[in-house]
Amino acid sequence: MAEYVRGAPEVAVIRMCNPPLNTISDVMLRALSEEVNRANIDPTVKAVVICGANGKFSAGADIRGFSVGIEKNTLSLESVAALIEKSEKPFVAAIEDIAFGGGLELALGCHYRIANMKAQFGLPEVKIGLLPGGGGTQRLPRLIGIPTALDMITTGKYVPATEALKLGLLDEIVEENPFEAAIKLARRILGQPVGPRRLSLKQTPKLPNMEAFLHEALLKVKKQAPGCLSPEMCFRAVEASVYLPFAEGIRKEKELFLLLLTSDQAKALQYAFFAERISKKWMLPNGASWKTVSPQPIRKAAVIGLGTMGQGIVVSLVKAKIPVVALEKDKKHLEIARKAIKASLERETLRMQQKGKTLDIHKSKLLHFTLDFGALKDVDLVIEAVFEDMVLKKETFCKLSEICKPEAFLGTNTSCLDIDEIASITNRPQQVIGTHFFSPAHVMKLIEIIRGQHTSPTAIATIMNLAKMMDKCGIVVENCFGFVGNRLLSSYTEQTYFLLEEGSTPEEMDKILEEFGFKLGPFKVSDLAGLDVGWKSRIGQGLTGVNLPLGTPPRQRDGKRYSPLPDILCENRRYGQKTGKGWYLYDKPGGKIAKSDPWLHNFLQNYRKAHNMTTRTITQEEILERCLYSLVNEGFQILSEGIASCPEAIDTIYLNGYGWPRHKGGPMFYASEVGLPKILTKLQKYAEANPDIPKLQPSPFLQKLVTLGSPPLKNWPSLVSPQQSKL
Ligand SMILES: CCCCCCC[C@H](O)CC(=O)SCCNC(=O)CCNC(=O)[C@H](O)C(C)(C)COP(=O)([O-])OP(=O)([O-])OC[C@H]1O[C@@H](n2cnc3c(N)ncnc32)[C@H](O)[C@@H]1OP(=O)([O-])[O-]
Repeated sequence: MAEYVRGAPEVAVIRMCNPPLNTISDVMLRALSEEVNRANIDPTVKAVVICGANGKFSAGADIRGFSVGIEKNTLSLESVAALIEKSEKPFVAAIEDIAFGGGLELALGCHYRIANMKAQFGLPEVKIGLLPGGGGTQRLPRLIGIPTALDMITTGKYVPATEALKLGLLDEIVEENPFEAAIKLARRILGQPVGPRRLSLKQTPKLPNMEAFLHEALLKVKKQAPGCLSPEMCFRAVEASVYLPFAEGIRKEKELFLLLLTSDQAKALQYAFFAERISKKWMLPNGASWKTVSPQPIRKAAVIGLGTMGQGIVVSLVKAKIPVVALEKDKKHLEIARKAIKASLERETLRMQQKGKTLDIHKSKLLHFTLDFGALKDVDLVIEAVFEDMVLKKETFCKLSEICKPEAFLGTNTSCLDIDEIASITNRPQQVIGTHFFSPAHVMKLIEIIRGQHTSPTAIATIMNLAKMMDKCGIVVENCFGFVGNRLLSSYTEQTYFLLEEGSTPEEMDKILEEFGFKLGPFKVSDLAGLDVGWKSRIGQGLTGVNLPLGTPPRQRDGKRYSPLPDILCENRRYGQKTGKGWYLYDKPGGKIAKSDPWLHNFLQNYRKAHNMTTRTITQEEILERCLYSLVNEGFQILSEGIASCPEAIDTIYLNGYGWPRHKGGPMFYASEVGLPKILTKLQKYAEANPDIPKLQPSPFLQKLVTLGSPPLKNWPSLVSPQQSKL
C-alpha cells in the first residue's frame, strides 16, 4: 500500500500504491503511519517526499469504506496528517495529476507542496454528502483564506495547478512529473525550521467584515442545493476555523463529519457516485462490451437541424475540439443559428477561461456552416436534430445514406421515435444509433444512447467515447417509445394532469415537488420547455387534433383515462414562457417569472363542471405518491422489459437529465429506501380507485420483487427473466 524508498541519500520517499487512484483505506492509513514513523526515527533521513504511484497522487478516502462505518479504534486520516505535520523533518508532497479529498488533506499536513502543471485540487466530499474529515476544513482556510476555502469546500469544485499556485496552496509547479523537483526542493530546504510551515499553528486570515461575509455566504450555501445537508455542514466546519482554536476546530469537524456519515443523504449521494460509474459499463447479450469493443475515431462530425437542440449539440462538439459541419435547411435559419452558436461559444470560452482552461474558437476554425448536404460526404458522424417527425427523419436519413461515406455513423436526436424504423430507410442500419441529448444540450450531462436491433457494438463504443470526450454521461438503453427517461416522465406528468382535473393546482403541485427536491415543479418545467412540444407529439400519435377519430370521448383514449388539459391550453396558444402564458402567466413572451393566472383557475373550474367532476381536496401525501410511485412503477416495468440494464442506469438518467434531487439517489434508489412493499400497497390502492389508469397498476416485476422479500437493488437485474433481458 505504501512503498518506502530512498530518493536521495538523505531523502526518504513514501509512495502511496493503491491502483488506480491511490484511494486511502484503513490499510493504506496504517501503512502510511508506519512509514512516516520509520522516516522520523531514521537519523540518516533528513527530509521526506510523499507521492503516489500510477501517475496520480490520490483521489482521497476510499468511499466504499464509508458504507461499513468507521470503527472507533481505526486510525483517522487527520491523525496521520497531524503526524506528518508534527514531524521535525520537512515533508514535501509531490502531487501528480490529482489531490482530492483525503489526498489533499494529507498534502495539507505536509510542509511543502509541489505539483505538475495539469494537476487538479479539490475537496469534493460535499458532493458525496460529507465534509472533509481529515483536517481539511481547518487547514485549508488557514492556508488560502476563508472566501476561497469556503467556496472550494461547500461546492466541491476543483482548481487547476496554476490557480492553486496563485492561491498559495502550492509552493511550486513543474511541467511534468513533480517527483524529481520534489527531491530537489527537499534537499534545498534541509535544515530550515518546519514550525512556520505547520498550518495548525497559523490563524485563519481575518477579514475586515468577517461576520457579514459569513452571513452572506451561508445564505448562498443554503440556496445552492435546497434540502441538501452537506453544504451547510461544510460551512459550519469552515466557520469553526475562524472562531475556534485548531484542536477544537478539528473536534467540531469530526462531530459534523460523523453526523453526515450516517445520514440517508450521504448514502444516496454515494450511491449516485457509483451508479454513474456502474451504468457506463455496457454489455450486450452476445458478450460485446465496453471492455472488448474499440471506438472509431470521430475526426469530423456534422449536425443537421440547428434549432435549440442542434445548436447545443454543435457547441458540445466544438468544446470537445471536434470539427463540425452545421447544416440548416434555409439561409434565414442558418443565420439565426450562426449568431446563437457564436454567442454561446463566447460565453463558454469565458467560462472555461475562469476554470483555467482554453477554448480558442476564433483560431480553431472548428465550425463550418452550410446549406449544402454535399459538405457531409467526409464526416465520420452525423447527428440529426431535425423536427420530431418520422417522415422528415426518414427523408433526412435517406439523403444521408446516399451522401455520407459508408463507414460514417448516423445518430438521431429523437426523443421518442423508433430507431429501427429510421434505420430501415438507410443502407447501413448497423451504423444507425439514437443519440438523445437533453436541453440545453451544451449544459445537460446526459445522452441516452439507443441501440436499435441492428446497431453494431462499434457504433455504441464510438458514441460512448464521444460522450466521454464531450464530458457527458452516456447511458446505453434499448429502443422503445420514449426510451427510458421520457417513458418515466410520461407516467409522472400524466398523474399531474389527472390530479389537476381532480382538484389540485399547478402552484400546489409545483410547491410539493419542489419541496421534495426537484429544482422546478412539473408545471414550471412544462412552461419552460414549451407545451407545444408534447402537443405536436400527441397530434403525431393521433391522440388529439385532426387525426383523432370523430366521437372519441374527450377524456378517454383506447378505453384508458386521458387528460386533454394540456391540449386545450395549446389550442389557446398558451405554450408557456415563449408565449407569455401557459400553466402560469408571465409579464411578456419570453418572460421568466411565473405568476398565478386567474384565467387558468377559472378555466379549471369550468372544465371540472363541464365534465361533472367534483373538486376534492387532495393531500400532499397522495400528490407525492401518485406522481413518484407511478414513475418508479414505470422504472420496474422498463427493467423487466430489458430496456435499461440495471436500476443504476435508470437513476443515472434521471439524475443527469430530469433534475431528480441527487441527495435522493434516483427514483429506483428512492423506491428501495421507501420500501418495495409500501410502494406496492400504495399503487394497489390507487389503481383500485382509478381502474382506468393502467400506469397505476403495479408492474409484475415489482410484485415479484416483493414476493421475493425485497432483495437489495443490486440484485434486481439478476431477477429479470432471462428472455426479457436485452442489455
Ligand atoms: C472520523 C472521520 C474520518 C474521516 C476521514 C475522511 C477523509 C476525507 O475527507 C473523505 C474523502 O476523502 S471522501 C473522497 C473524496 N474524493 C472524491 O470524492 C473523489 C471521487 N473520485 C472522482 O471524482 C473521480 O474518480 C476522479 C475525478 C478522481 C477520476 O475520474 P475518472 O478518471 O473518470 O475515473 P473513475 O471512473 O471515476 O474512477 C476509477 C475507479 O476508481 C473508483 N474511485 C474513484 N474515486 C474513488 C474513491 N474516492 N473511493 C473509492 N473508489 C473510487 C471508481 O469508482 C472507479 O472504480 P471502477 O470499479 O473502475 O468503476
